[in-house]
Amino acid sequence: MTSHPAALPAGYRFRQLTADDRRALLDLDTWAFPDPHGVDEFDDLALPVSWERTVGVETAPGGPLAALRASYPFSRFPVPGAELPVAGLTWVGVHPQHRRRGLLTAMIDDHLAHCRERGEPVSALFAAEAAIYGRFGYGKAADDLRLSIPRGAALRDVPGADAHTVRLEHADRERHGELVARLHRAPGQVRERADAPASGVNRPGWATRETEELWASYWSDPKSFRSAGRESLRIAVVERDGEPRGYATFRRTLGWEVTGPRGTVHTGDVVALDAAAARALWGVLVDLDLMSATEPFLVPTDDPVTGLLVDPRAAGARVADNVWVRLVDVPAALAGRRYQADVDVVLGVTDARLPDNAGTWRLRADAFGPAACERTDAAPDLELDVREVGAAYLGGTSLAALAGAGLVVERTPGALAAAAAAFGWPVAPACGWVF
Ligand SMILES: CC(=O)SCCNC(=O)CCNC(=O)[C@H](O)C(C)(C)COP(=O)(O)OP(=O)(O)OC[C@H]1O[C@@H](n2cnc3c(N)ncnc32)[C@H](O)[C@@H]1OP(=O)(O)O
Repeated sequence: MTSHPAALPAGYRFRQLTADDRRALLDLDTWAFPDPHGVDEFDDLALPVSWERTVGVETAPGGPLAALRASYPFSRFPVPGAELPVAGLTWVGVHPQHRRRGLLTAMIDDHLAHCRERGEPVSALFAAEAAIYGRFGYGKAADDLRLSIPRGAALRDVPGADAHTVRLEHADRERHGELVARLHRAPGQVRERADAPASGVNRPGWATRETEELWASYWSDPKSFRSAGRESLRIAVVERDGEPRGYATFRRTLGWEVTGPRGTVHTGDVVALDAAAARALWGVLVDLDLMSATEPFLVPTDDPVTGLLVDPRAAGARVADNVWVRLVDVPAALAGRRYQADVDVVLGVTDARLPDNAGTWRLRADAFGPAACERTDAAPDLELDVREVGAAYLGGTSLAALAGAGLVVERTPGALAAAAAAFGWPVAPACGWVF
């Protein structure tokens, strides 16, 4: 491996993993994340990792793993008004025997160095525990909602919804693979302006699966995914004039009580290209027989369903952290997105892990136009850590709100409001699947 600032404790070394390490990877993973299934029971699980981006830590050559990390290549990760190469950090785990000795710290430094080498200016992740990644410069860049929608919940009308039909089928890669890949990504939907919000598509943070490994895993539907009585993977496809306009994957569970059946619909991705298709799809998802509730895995905070529900309070929304973002190359990342208002601001940035991100950066952009970011000797208008720049990066966390918590300091009066307006985005960021 190339040498990086990552300093593993004495006695440990990195090991580039290959497909031959499948068992070692699953063993380490089930130490880090307890699972009722033994390693042998994952035989039918298609591993989503890209092996060339999967690195272990060992104490003896070829021995069991002490730790593990991987990243997914998102070459076209949506950021406000643009797409960038982003490394999706994932499969992070340290064997409990080896925890709190600095293995994660060394793996993060090694990961960030590899991002630099590959020209990925941003890294993103979902955090197993929200307290882990802030110290490494990752900021909470998006939230999502966890809902429990009562069976038969009233939905507001949308003109044209009645012109749609919804097919309910077993989810099958051969039959639905192309449709799901196309709709989830919706080519051409990442626009300079977020002027066509829909369910999922055209949204900062909405990563799409770009590797065969990720798709194979998505469709593999192994027995280990059917925990707690869940059925095999199903799909609802919403169509207009025979053309697919959206889909939702789902699994039902069914319980019987004295009062009657209590089933739950658990949805996975819910994607619709327009409001009428979303209305038709949700209309079916919230009214399936023997069910008492529909529980989307997660939805963006401004998902169409939040506007469609006549009684949104009854869905008992809980907020959870969604994507976390780390700027690996501050000028490339800041110049690589668009801004929703004219901006000319000097940011004084601190970054303890990647010192060449630190210093003063002048960011200039016209509303929804290209941006430029360069080093400057000018005094900063705003001072903040790279973690806060990451939090604000996808447009879902206000710089003004961060200032309210003392995390952004305004040195030039008026600069905070102007920058906060520019960094926002019309559509809330979120990714519809956990990577
Ligand atoms: C993107 C993803 O894949 S998310 C998945 C993350 N994995 C898991 O949650 C699986 C279970 N947990 C683990 O495997 C490990 O405990 C890890 C990966 C979270 C931490 O690994 P470790 O090697 O113990 O971390 P390391 O020793 O480098 O700790 C660095 C610092 O982070 C802190 N830290 C580590 N884990 C946590 C945590 N869960 N919560 C809060 N702080 C933490 C440590 O206390 C330490 O702080 P210090 O520098 O002030 O002493």
